[in-house]
Amino acid sequence: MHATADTRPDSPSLEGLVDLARYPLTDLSSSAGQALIERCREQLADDGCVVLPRFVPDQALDRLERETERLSPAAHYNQNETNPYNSDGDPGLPASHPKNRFGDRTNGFVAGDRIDRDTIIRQVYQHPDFQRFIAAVVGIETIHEYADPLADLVVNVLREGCQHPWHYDTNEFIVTMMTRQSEGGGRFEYAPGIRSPEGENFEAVQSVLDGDRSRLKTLDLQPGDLQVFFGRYSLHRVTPVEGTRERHTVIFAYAKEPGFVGRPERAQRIFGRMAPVHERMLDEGRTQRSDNLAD
Ligand SMILES: O=C(O)CCC(=O)C(=O)O
Ligand SMILES: [Fe+2]
Repeated sequence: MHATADTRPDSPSLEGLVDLARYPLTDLSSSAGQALIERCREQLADDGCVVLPRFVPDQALDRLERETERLSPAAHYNQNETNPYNSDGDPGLPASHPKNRFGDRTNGFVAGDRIDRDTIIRQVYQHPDFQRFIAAVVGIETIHEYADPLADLVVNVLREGCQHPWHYDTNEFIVTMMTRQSEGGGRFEYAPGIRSPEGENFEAVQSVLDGDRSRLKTLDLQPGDLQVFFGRYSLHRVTPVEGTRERHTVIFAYAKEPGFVGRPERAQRIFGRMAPVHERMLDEGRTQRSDNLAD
């Protein structure tokens, strides 16, 4: 789908869903809008991450939290072991090598096809003003919604004891919104730009996995906070949730090019099923990524 305003005549207003006084998304050419973009771009260049606190205003926070609470029973739980690359281990490498380091991935994912159009999260995801803002912040002229009906918009659900171990994301950048915070744990930790298209930097990754915290940053996210993150290059995790209150985050996935669909085996692993588009890809043998990074 295309991200320009003109192709979506029925775009509902962001009024009330986004704190437009603090984050002037509908008026990005104003000096306040330009200053916001500049500030975000600087932070992203600096460490691959920017957080916009209370992006969703106070009066919409209850509704936001109830949305993912209502959706969370539809989560598919992954009780599998994963290495940072969502790949198999490599018996030709030492046991200490990052490719052979597996952690328990115990979070649940609510797939996009379960998230209805009138939710705050889908309205924000699809909104042209929001997409223009994100595009400006990540430095891409136009961003595109995924053409993947499962991975486009996802609720990440972490129950007590659940964690999301060290990994990279499929796409270059990811936009997330916390809608519910756990009582304890559930901290987002990341190693900014630890790998790049030029190299995996396995040695540094290994030292993070071994407990070296020197290059790590930690976020204290709150409901309504928006995060833009270069998750394809920054190793990251969510620490185990403590307490009975679930931690929910929403993942808004965009691509540089239209028509992006995640790999079929990844859909199967993460959502426990494929969409028809994944089955077609398998039939046609279209499963290669466009770069050479391990996924
Ligand atoms: O829940 C979060 O804060 C981020 C989760 C994450 O890294 C992912 O789903 O890829
Ligand atoms: Fe991630």
